[in-house]
Amino acid sequence: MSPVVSLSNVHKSFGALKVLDGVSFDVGVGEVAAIIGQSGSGKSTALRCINALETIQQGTIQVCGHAIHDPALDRRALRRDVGIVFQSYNLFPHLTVEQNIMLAPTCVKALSKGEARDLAREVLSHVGLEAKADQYPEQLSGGQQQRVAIARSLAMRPKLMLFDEVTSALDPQLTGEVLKVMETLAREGMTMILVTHEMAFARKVASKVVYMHQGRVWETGTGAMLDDPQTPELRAFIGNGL
Ligand SMILES: Nc1ncnc2c1ncn2[C@@H]1O[C@H](COP(=O)(O)OP(=O)(O)OP(=O)(O)O)[C@@H](O)[C@H]1O
Repeated sequence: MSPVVSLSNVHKSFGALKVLDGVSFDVGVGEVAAIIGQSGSGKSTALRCINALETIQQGTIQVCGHAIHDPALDRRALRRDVGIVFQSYNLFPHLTVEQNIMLAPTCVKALSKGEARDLAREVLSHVGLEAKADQYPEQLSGGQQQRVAIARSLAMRPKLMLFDEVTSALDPQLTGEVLKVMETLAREGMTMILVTHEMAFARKVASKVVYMHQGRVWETGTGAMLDDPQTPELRAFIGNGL
């Protein structure tokens, strides 16, 4: 079976700054890939390139059958297949939780209000927040808002979910709630790529760990790779307690 995501020799610079220097890796169906590495190593840029939020200068990226490097890429079709959750929740403050979730299914997928409401209730129960449907984002904790953001992505029935440091702004208890939701999704077979500083989560949940250093894939392996680093760079990174 062809991979859901395939990066081959991807290069990306911002002006004179080379951020991705020949990055290649694949993510298969149902796989959970964790991208780890020092600050500035290019993790978020790699994730943004996968979702066509950045253009690349060289190489190829295939995502759910879409050629991301192709200037003729159908971005609307890509957005339907790929969900992305960021560190900031980006919920509309003037809409209830349920209305936030209903927005994309009604606007993009042309679902009726009733269908979208049923869907919103379903995905909210998936993240344990069905009781919060009629509340406004400001009435929720950061962890709850992030779970709503995840539910909002799930409502589009994505084939792939991307998570960019989604717990970085949360305290440890709220981080735990969000990671639990992500672990459940992983167990249910969702294909996921996450940029994370949560090493324990990467070790436990990821089927593939991609360690980036200076814009390159330095080491890849299973979560067990974190217990037995092969390069001094990864050893130092883990040693720093990150
Ligand atoms: N839009 C941009 N314009 C210019 N430089 C950028 C842009 N986005 C990222 N960079 C630079 O690219 C480098 C890699 O950034 P990136 O966010 O991918 O790193 P990261 O590994 O995700 O780091 P962190 O863990 O701190 O989020 C950094 O030096 C950053 O300043």
